[in-house]
Amino acid sequence: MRSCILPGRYSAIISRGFSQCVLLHSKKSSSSSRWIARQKTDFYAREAKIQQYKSRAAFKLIEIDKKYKLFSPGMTVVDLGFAPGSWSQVSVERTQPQSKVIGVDLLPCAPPRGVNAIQGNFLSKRVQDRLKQLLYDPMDIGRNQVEELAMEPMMSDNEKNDITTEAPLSYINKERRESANDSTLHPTSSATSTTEYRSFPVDIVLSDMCGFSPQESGFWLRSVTDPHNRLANTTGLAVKDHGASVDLCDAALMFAIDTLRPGGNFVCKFYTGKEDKNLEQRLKKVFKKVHREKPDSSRDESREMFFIGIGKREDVKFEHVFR
Ligand SMILES: C[S@@+](CC[C@H](N)C(=O)[O-])C[C@H]1O[C@@H](n2cnc3c(N)ncnc32)[C@H](O)[C@@H]1O
Repeated sequence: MRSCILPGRYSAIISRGFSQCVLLHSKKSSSSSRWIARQKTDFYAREAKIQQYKSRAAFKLIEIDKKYKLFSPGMTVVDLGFAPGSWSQVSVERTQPQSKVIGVDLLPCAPPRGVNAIQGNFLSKRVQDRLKQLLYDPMDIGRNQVEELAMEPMMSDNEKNDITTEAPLSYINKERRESANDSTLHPTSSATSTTEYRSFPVDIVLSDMCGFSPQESGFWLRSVTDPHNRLANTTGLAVKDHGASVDLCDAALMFAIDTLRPGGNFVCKFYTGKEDKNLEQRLKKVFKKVHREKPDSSRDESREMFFIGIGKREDVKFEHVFR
């Protein structure tokens, strides 16, 4: 059993990864106090509360969209690493009506209204296959059908690595699926329903994934109800964070090659380091324009940056990008 003292008002004994947590009382740590103090004075954190976004990260995507005009109504958006869900919220707002937003995250997280989600590791083939199945499904899930998704009880790291969670289909949707007589058509939205694009059902791939590490200190309130609060977004080791982020960007890029329509757009977060240039070169093979952005809402002290790929090229071949 691994045990750790949770600074903040609580401490926890964690066994089986994250699956069991016993709350005990303890003193606030300086790191959690610093985090709370920073959130209180952070303009974007306050603004996120006022505008009811799940997190301040919403403003990074809003800034990027302001500059590059990524979204339009009726689009299909895949949001990789969606939890707690502010990018998905922005995606839904900017693509309604008739849109489809699907998120994937390792963490159990109730998706925002209008979003469907898969809980699982995006690097797992099984999770990607399930995501594609949802995208290609003729049934129009994702329109405010949050009730289609069930929250699984928390799982151990091993259990959660490779698992997707969804509630069984409702009776109505079973009927709709059965009556959909051409399973090769994927009319997901007005933006993607034309013949030439139906094998590429996605209009935008977003990836805010980062290789997080379980936190052993710095816990604060709601770390049990919101597992997101138990994770650090980075390990603090620049080289490791950089390498992990490039791997996740590459996984998102491979998925985009498979599913993103020609002309579609791509956003991925990465931590700066010596592999940037190579990643940028790969992106340039897939997109007509590639930009680097550090939005104002991204903290100065963070090494995070974003690549924005505009306009996926026609006939992109996997082997031309990765070799
Ligand atoms: C910075 S948070 C995303 C914040 C989100 N964009 C928002 O606006 O609320 C990064 C997320 O990526 C998820 N993540 C990291 N690696 C992942 C993977 N391999 N598969 C799925 N999700 C992953 C983490 O669980 C975490 O929730």
